[in-house]
Amino acid sequence: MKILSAPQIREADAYTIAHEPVSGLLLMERAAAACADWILRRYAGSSRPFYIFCGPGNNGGDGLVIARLLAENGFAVQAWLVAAGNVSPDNLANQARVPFLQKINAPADFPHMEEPGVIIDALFGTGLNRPLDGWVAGIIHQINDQRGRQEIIAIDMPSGLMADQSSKGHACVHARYTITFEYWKLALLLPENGGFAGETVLMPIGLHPAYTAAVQTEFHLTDMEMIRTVYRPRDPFAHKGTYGHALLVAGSYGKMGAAVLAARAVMRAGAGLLTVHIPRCGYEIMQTAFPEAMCETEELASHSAHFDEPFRLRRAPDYDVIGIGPGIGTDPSTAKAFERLLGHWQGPLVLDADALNILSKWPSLMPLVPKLSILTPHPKEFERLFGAAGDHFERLALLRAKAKEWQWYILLKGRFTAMACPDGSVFFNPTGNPGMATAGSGDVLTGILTGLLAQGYGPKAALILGAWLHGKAGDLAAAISPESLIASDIVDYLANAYAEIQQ
Ligand SMILES: NC(=O)C1=CN([C@@H]2O[C@H](COP(=O)(O)OP(=O)(O)OC[C@H]3O[C@@H](n4cnc5c(N)ncnc54)[C@H](O)[C@@H]3O)[C@@H](O)[C@H]2O)[C@@H](O)CC1
Ligand SMILES: Nc1ncnc2c1ncn2[C@@H]1O[C@H](COP(=O)(O)OP(=O)(O)O)[C@@H](O)[C@H]1O
Ligand SMILES: [K+]
Repeated sequence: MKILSAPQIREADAYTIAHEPVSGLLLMERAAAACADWILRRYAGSSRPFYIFCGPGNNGGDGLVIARLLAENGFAVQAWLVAAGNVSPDNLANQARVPFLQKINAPADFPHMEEPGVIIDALFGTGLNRPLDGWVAGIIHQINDQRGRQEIIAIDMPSGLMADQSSKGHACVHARYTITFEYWKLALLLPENGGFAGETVLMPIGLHPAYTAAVQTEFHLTDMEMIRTVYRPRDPFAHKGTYGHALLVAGSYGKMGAAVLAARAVMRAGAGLLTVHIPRCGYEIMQTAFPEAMCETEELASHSAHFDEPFRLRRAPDYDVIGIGPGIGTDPSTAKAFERLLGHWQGPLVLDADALNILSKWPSLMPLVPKLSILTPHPKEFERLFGAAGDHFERLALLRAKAKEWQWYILLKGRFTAMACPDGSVFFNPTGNPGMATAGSGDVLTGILTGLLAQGYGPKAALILGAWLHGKAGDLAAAISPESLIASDIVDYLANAYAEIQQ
């Protein structure tokens, strides 16, 4: 699913108006009716009053239509026009159809909302061109002061939030829900804005599909259509060699759990064969906890420092992929082995956790990491590797720049994990939940990605599918309670996540 910028969304509106054809007024009616339907379903049977704040532009126009439709459906509705700018023609036309409309010209006009109800924020949408200031910013703060008593629903965007630029420090509505039209906006996917948008509901409003098909964008959100395109069903005549042989370098004394979690995920993701390189202390642990994996054991008891040796001595099996990092530590001897391994291996590679920490400790190793490798940093690891950014838009720009510079695939973990490709395109993953903020869930992701690469998925397909499966398995595992989710549950639910694709 493409993510469009505010100017592209305006073009999509204009294209639809010209080519459907449909009048702007009717398109507004259609968008607002879709919102009103959602609201009517959510508050069916409730007697909560609605307090609707409308701005001067087309976002305000949507609010006016919603006010009329909710009133027609028997709800108690009050609506205010916040007279803060040039009134758009479609807004003006709809003002005439809301006889109970009142005006706010100054903060002192802000109403007292007697009963707990629902605030509809239709002040500003994608047309916002600069931060809100003056008395209008004051109105935003007054709306936010109502958060305890009133449920706030933002139309298209929380007012004050810019679609394509950072809004750090700006006055923005804090919504419980954001009903956004047709396309995701970049701002809604970045963590620093999560608190403003609340839960985002994507609402199709019938913009012209020809525009969406043709428009070029660097940003995408994974959807089911994409997953079904990427996913490759298993060949009925397959044998275990068909799905590749992965080498996983993971674990050290006290951190063998990371190795076990990642190893299980490699195989649950569907790899044919797995060899795990572990220190001696992990041998019984791995063989007992996960007999499906073959073990290659170090002479060292505590950590691994010779995983390059089979390659150097030309004794290594024909691996299809190497996954390295979970729990290996950053001992200089491990870093040296990593450096030597990079001298022998130019194939598919997944780098996570301590492999990334080794790179940030010894950045001279970076040029040795093969092009098209996958790196999976969490935000702290990302900062250690590439430096800090002023805000999350800057961080996204840095992510894209580094993926292009090094020709790597870089997956930056988060609520909407962002995966940057060497061509600068970015795919956001929608699945997952806060229950997955638990020790070891990243190790499971490393395993899944390694398992997919082993089977012959290319790096981009492995990322899109792997992040989706990881989050979906987490969602299914957290269905009862996100608090109790532990990383091995994600592995246990991978089969159910695959089953969702096959439905
Ligand atoms: N035909 C269309 O174009 C459709 C547009 N839709 C709605 O229209 C919205 C976009 O409408 P607009 O382009 O009119 O923009 P908005 O309604 O988002 O905002 C524009 C208005 O805000 C004022 N404004 C902008 N920045 C300001 C600032 N910093 N301080 C004070 N005032 C400021 C402008 O002068 C203008 O009056 C979308 O978010 C969506 O809600 C929907 O009705 C669907 C159809
Ligand atoms: N709030 C959240 N919503 C969605 N996914 C999340 C959330 N919190 C964490 N995750 C996912 O869980 C994983 C955590 O990985 P990481 O921080 O490396 O964990 P660990 O180091 O403990 O293995 C990432 O894939 C991340 O995207
Ligand atoms: K709004």
